[in-house]
Amino acid sequence: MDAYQNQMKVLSHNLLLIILETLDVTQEELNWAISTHDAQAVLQLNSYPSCPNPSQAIGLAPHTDSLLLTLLNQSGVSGLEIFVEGLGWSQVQPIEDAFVVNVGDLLHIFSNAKFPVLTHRAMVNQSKHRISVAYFHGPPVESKVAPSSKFQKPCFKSLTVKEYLILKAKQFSNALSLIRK
Ligand SMILES: O=C(O)CCC(=O)C(=O)O
Ligand SMILES: [Fe+2]
Repeated sequence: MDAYQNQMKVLSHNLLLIILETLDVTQEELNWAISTHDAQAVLQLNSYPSCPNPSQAIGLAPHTDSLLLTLLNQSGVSGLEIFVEGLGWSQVQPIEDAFVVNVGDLLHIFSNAKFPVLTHRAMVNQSKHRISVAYFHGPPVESKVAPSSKFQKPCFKSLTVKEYLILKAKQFSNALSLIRK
């Protein structure tokens, strides 16, 4: 597990470097996003037993991920769904040897909403026990999060990561709109 988590950490760093290059952020901001010191690196193992009537059950309720990036391993069994405006819930079929990469709330804030967050949920499978492994990557909890200084008109207020996570725990999907300017 430790080895897996470390590999995910390295992959997140590399992905963030590529993603943030497109925003042309300052070196200081880049260091904040990819900092290893005190960074949050959380591995969550999700287990969804099979269910004879999947439409009557939910594996994981609709949400957006809170940190910067999530690397999700679906382990080959379908169940992940994303909400697409105008279309409704849409299945994300697992692709062998591929991760699902989710933009989290903190990256959405940092990108001044340029990178959208997607509401997603997990459904249970009728015949197969499903397991997924989610790696959440984020900056230190005591650090500040705000839109990058590259944006002339920041559309979110600045707050600490910890303040945002407390707000999210209380307000769930309303948290982002509550810090809108
Ligand atoms: O199990 C899945 O496919 C989704 C897991 C997820 O969204 C999460 O752990 O935040
Ligand atoms: Fe999630």
